Amino acid sequence: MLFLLTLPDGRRVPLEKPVVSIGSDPACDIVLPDAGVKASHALLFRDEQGWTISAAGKGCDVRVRGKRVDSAPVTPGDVFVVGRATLTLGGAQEARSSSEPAFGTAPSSRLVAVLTGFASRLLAQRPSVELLEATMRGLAEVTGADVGFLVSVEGGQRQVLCATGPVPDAAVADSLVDQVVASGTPVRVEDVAADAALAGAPSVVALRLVSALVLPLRAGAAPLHAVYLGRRVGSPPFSSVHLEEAMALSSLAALLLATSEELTELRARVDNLTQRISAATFEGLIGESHAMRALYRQVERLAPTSLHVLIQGETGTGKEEVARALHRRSGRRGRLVAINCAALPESLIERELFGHARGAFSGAGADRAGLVEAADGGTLFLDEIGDMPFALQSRLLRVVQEREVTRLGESRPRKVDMRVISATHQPLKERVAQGSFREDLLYRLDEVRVDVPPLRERGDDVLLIAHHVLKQEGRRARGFTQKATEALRGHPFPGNVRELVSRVRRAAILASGELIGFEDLELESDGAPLVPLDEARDAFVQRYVREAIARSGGSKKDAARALGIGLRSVFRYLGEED
Ligand SMILES: Nc1ncnc2c1ncn2[C@@H]1O[C@H](COP(=O)(O)OP(=O)(O)OP(=O)(O)O)[C@@H](O)[C@H]1O
Repeated sequence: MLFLLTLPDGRRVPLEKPVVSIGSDPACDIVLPDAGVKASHALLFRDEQGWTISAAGKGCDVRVRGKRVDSAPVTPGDVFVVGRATLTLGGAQEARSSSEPAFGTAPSSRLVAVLTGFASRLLAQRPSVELLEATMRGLAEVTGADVGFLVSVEGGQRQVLCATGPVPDAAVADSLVDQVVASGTPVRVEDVAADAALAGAPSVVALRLVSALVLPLRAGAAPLHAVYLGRRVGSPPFSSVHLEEAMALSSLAALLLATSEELTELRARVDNLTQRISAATFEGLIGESHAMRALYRQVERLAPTSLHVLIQGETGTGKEEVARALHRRSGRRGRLVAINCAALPESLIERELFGHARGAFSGAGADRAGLVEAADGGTLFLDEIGDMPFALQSRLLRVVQEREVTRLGESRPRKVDMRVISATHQPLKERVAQGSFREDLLYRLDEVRVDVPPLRERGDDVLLIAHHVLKQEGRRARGFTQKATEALRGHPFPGNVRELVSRVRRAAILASGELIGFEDLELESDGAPLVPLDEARDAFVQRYVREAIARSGGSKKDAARALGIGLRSVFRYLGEED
């Protein structure tokens, strides 16, 4: 895009530089011989907010829309007056007309090198202090400044954020800084000795300067910062090219600052999540949703009783963790002994559970106690109880009912004091109806039931668990981008917490920056198991609402408007309280 400036004589001059000097002096970019135009009268400059026309000093008459201004924004089509010369800022052009001469200098190789360094720092997402220091060093290097510092200006408070060397306090409270902060316009003082007022400025005196450049720097909504660059006695003065290069670089620096502020925000979010995680952890289970809080209360209530517990829940929801929590809170002095009934063949389950006498089968070289005996005084955890072979179910029933076990090859029963916790993802009632699970055993094991909710019904617990896993991994990545966060919230996670844990672990290993992106998570939908229609409808509505929020840039209000529902309904569908 190219902008044009129409001069009083009708010539249209392309504006190719970020800072254009206007005056009657032949050294200016736009030379106006009109009466009333001073040697160096005005500066027309561009930053990320657009173009601004600014008077170069006292007594330099600049008018925009008839009003005298020190500095004012101008947009294409605006007419403004410098001295008595009327100028018009032209609309953007796609290409420069070949008949119109171009002016401006090609960026120096020094500038390119510093810009490249900036870009790589941006990509590497370095901590903000390091970024700011690199910014100042880059600006000083490009402009050949002997002194450089960045001042933050917030509510009248000034603070040097970073500097290339020591900066006396006087310099920070300087009138030059005041002027730039007040006007948002850059100032170049070519020769301070030529201006009596400036020659006595605290910064000039304290830093022994002969020439100075002071530029505004605004990072998004953040307060204005001022970049101060100075050359000491013995160095040549700053030229207008230095001002242009510094302006170009400071626009990038502003971007850098905005990014580093985003990172600071991210770190604050991570700290907040870390605190939430520790408050939302119960016996190794993480979650602060209603569903999980209800589960914690149930575990607390049931743990000290001797009732046998059947834990039900989809695969990967944390059933084993719940069993361990029940045991730890039971006060039982014995161990928790676990066996996965789906992982072993029938004959092995039998030997493992009940133990055997020497010679009970070929290879049984010695007497051996089984897991039931090992659980004496503690808890026997039967994982995937739905896969317990039918032939062993009656034997298990006797153990649970009589509280005694007989080793294979023996006839003498041994007393055991154990509590049985079983877990399954299968609907055992259906297995009973099919005749593959004993009803009497089910009643014994199911003295009390604990249902572990699927992850998709736990709201933002998904984020707490994801951050916890990330922290545990201890790699570079410390958080998730907004898009990744919304994707985590919206993904159905058919594999529940186990799936979430493995996806985040993999992403943490593969991610190169401080943030895990949407792509790193590879959340394409996989073949979810079929669920009852009502459940599927609820899950869809919740997912759709989350998607709407993501597509509304995270705003629940905008999402509600787009969906044609009230804000309260949005909270209800998300399972959150408003
Ligand atoms: N609420 C939770 N917070 C943090 N980690 C959890 C939570 N729930 C489960 N996990 C982790 O998820 C993984 C799977 O949990 P677990 O083995 O207890 O699930 P499960 O329901 O027993 O699975 P399966 O049905 O396959 O036996 C484990 O690494 C566990 O530590």
